Amino acid sequence: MKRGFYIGRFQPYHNGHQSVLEHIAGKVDEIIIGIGSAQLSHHVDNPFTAGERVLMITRALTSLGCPYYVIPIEDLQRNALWVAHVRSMAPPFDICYSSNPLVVRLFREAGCRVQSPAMYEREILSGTEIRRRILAGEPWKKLVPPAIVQVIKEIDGEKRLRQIAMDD
Ligand SMILES: Nc1ncnc2c1ncn2[C@@H]1O[C@H](COP(=O)(O)OP(=O)(O)OP(=O)(O)O)[C@@H](O)[C@H]1O
Ligand SMILES: NC(=O)c1ccc[n+]([C@@H]2O[C@H](COP(=O)(O)O)[C@@H](O)[C@H]2O)c1
Repeated sequence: MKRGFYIGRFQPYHNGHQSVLEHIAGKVDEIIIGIGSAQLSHHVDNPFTAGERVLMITRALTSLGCPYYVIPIEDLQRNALWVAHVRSMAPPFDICYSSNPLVVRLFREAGCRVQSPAMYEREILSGTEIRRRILAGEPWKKLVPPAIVQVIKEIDGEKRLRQIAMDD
């Protein structure tokens, strides 16, 4: 049984994340999806709660073809302890998938195998770009799976993001 760990903030979950997970699903038996910075929400860079992000991911991944777990993980003030913190929250895993240089470094230093998946259309497929488009009133719905559009509608997420940005 080989398990892979993939972490992101998913603010929001988008088609780049989906492509990475479809790729990972072909490489491992089970996937653990860590929702990073789980304690953060209602900020311009982190508008959605951990629970809302769980909803986005589980609704989007109905046909991944591989069992998966979604685990919210809060940040720690101490990077040197973070991998142990992650391991204490997640089922055991053999490989970590991340393109975040700090995540790659911390897992490698802890002796864990790490692979950095290819980037898909990174100029448009990023949480930063999607949040920017929502705030600018530009089209963003094609950049995320349909389930994410539905969740953001249900939680009135566009309005929340605009109001948070105005209050900032
Ligand atoms: N378009 C993409 N293609 C492949 N991997 C991606 C893409 N966008 C993000 N990732 C990777 O997914 C993981 C989680 O990323 P994250 O949730 O921070 O998304 P992001 O789009 O980079 O968000 P933000 O712009 O808000 O920082 C990271 O390893 C990141 O490099
Ligand atoms: N010390 C820590 O708490 C620590 C260290 C490295 C990464 N992380 C988290 O891991 C996640 C990495 O995701 P991204 O690749 O989306 O940035 C983020 O939520 C980040 O805050 C936390």
